[in-house]
Order: sequence, then structure tokens, then C-alpha cells
Amino acid sequence: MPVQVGVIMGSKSDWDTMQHACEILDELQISYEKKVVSAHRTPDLMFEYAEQAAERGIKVIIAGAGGAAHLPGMVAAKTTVPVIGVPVQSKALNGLDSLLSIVQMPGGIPVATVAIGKAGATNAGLLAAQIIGSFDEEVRSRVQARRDRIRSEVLESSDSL
Ligand SMILES: Nc1c(C(=O)O)ncn1[C@@H]1O[C@H](COP(=O)(O)O)[C@@H](O)[C@H]1O
Repeated sequence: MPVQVGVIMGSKSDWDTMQHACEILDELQISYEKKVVSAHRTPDLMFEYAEQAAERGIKVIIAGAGGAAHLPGMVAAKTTVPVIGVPVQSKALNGLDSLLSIVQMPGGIPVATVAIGKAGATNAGLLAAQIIGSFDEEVRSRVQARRDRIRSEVLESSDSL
């Protein structure tokens, strides 16, 4: 099956966070690849990755980075494949730096920014699945089934208070 989602991150140290996006893609049976690509440390690779994404059939890119998190925005600048940015929690500033670096894009080059850290990475996986679900009925129904399960769990937890 061709890769549908590209999960990229600025450093291997981001994997603890980014694995949560991959867990969702595994659960929803969506094909993906995971790679370290950095706007700062491997700029040529980043350009190549972004430039080739559409022709390789990638439908969504999830890009995680921490600190001066330029990766999602720079990738978005080089492709029209939708980019979801995950702010990785940084040590010095707790991820506020990552969040602001990713979310404050200039008009014209959007990055869909999720919350800082694990919850954000999980939501990035789900948002990628929902984007793919808009043209893939099987993925859409898996996403819906997951929502239904969560709703039931919440209702049951309330009943047992
Ligand atoms: N923000 C970026 C980019 C980028 O935006 O291209 N490349 C690496 N980094 C970030 O630097 C942090 C520290 O990296 P190291 O742990 O390798 O020192 C990571 O969170 C990474 O995402």
C-alpha cells in the first residue's frame, strides 16, 4: 500500500511525542512513514521531502518539532499537501516556543496546529485520519467507530459515579 501519511520530526528526541500520532495511524490502519527531517540540520532533505510528497502520493504530512519549530511551516511553504504541526514540549519554555513558532504562520501558507505534546500528537493522527476519511469511506467509518467507542466510555464512566 502506498504511504498516505508522512510523519516527520526535527529530531529523534521528538519520537516520545510523535509516537502517539503513529499509534493512531496504526489503530486506524492508515499507511505511514516516519522520518527525522530538520529545517535547521538537514535543510536540503527537508526541501526534497516536501517537494516530492505530493508526487509520492502522500495525502497529509504530520510534522513535529520543538523550540524554534520551523519545520512544519517550512515544509508547508514547499508543498500544498496539508501539514499538521505538532508542538513538541521543550525543556526551556515548556513548548510555548514550539507552539508559537508553528501556529503564527503568515496568511497564505497554512499549518494546522494542534496542542503541545502527547494530546496534540494524538489529535494530529486523528486529524490526518479525518482528512483521509473525507475521500476514503473505510477510514471514515473506522474514525466514526472510534468516536462511538469513546462516547460510550464517557457515558459509562458517568453512570458509575
Ligand atoms: N525545531 C527543530 C527543527 C526544525 O524546526 O527544523 N529541527 C530540530 N528541531 C528541534 O530541536 C529540538 C532539540 O533537538 P535535539 O534533542 O536533537 O537537540 C527537538 O525538539 C527538535 O524538534
